[in-house]
Amino acid sequence: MMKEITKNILTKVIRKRPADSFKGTYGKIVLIGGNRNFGGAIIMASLAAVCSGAGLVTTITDPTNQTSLHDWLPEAMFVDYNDFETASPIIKGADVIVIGPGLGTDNIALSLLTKTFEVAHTNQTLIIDGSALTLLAHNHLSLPKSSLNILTPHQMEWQRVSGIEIADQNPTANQRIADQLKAIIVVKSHRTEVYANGKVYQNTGGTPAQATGGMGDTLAGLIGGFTAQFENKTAATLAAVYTHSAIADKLAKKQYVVLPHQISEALPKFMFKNQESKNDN
Ligand SMILES: NC(=O)C1=CN([C@@H]2O[C@H](COP(=O)(O)OP(=O)(O)OC[C@H]3O[C@@H](n4cnc5c(N)ncnc54)[C@H](OP(=O)(O)O)[C@@H]3O)[C@@H](O)[C@H]2O)[C@@H](O)CC1
Ligand SMILES: Nc1ncnc2c1ncn2[C@@H]1O[C@H](COP(=O)(O)OP(=O)(O)O)[C@@H](O)[C@H]1O
Ligand SMILES: [Mg+2]
Repeated sequence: MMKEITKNILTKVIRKRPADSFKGTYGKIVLIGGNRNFGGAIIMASLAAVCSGAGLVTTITDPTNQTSLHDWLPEAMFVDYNDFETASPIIKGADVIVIGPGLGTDNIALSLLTKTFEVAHTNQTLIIDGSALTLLAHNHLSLPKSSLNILTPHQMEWQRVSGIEIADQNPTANQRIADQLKAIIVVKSHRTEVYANGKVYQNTGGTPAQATGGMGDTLAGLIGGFTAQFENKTAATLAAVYTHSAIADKLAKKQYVVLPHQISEALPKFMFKNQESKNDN
């Protein structure tokens, strides 16, 4: 049975911030990706992570992206993705790792992915998106065993990872592979589906105004921000998927296209309106 992802999920997940808290309360997140050509992808993912309230964000990327990253997002820290010695302790110390947006599929990318899989540990959430999914499939890598893994494929990436042709992708077939992978799988489409703990959830929002490069990179950063802050990781993933499309639907009432960074910019107000105490009291 497919369950619908609706607005109800928001107030269950987006909690009121306790007064006695600091940036560490809201999670340390690292985002790994952005080669020379795809810097925008990791910047968009990082923007979503910061705007969704992650406490401390570090972006590990090609050094050619450093200036534009800080131009968009002075809140993010930067580490050169060629310098694994510096990156390694930061990756190990993170609550959430997002890997793949704009990572590319060259040797640096593969080496970063395998090293990240090696250091990933218990109590970490690992979000695998974009090029990291393509690398995972093409190199027959195994997912790390101890971290909670969340995969965010579009339909072609899911074909690569699962072996199920796009035309044959359906809840029964997808569920079987999701069970084997022991991961939360977000299969993105115009009606995104989430496979988690033996259940299937279908999103009820989303608009073709979202069909723009970077929209999935933004979702990966948003899932990162939500899982960094909120306890129940399945619920946080569902709430992130819903939030991403609900903001787009709202903007699309007055815009022909919705740009990924506009979703991130709308997050603080959207989360304010849809937080716990707003409807629970
Ligand atoms: N500004 C930046 O830096 C940006 C950087 N980006 C980064 O680029 C990297 C590569 O990611 P990618 O998704 O662009 O390429 P890939 O994995 O080859 O998939 C495309 C192939 O699959 C096919 N396809 C079929 N169904 C599909 C579906 N439902 N959804 C999507 N595709 C579908 C599709 O068919 P076609 O469109 O040709 O008909 C095509 O043949 C990755 O790291 C990403 O983060 C982008 O985010 C853009 C902005
Ligand atoms: N027609 C559509 N209706 C609803 N959502 C869409 C539509 N087209 C794309 N999206 C959303 O946009 C995102 C695209 O992700 P992805 O293909 O990974 O983009 P990118 O890698 O360029 O960032 C997904 O979240 C998907 O659900
Ligand atoms: Mg993508």
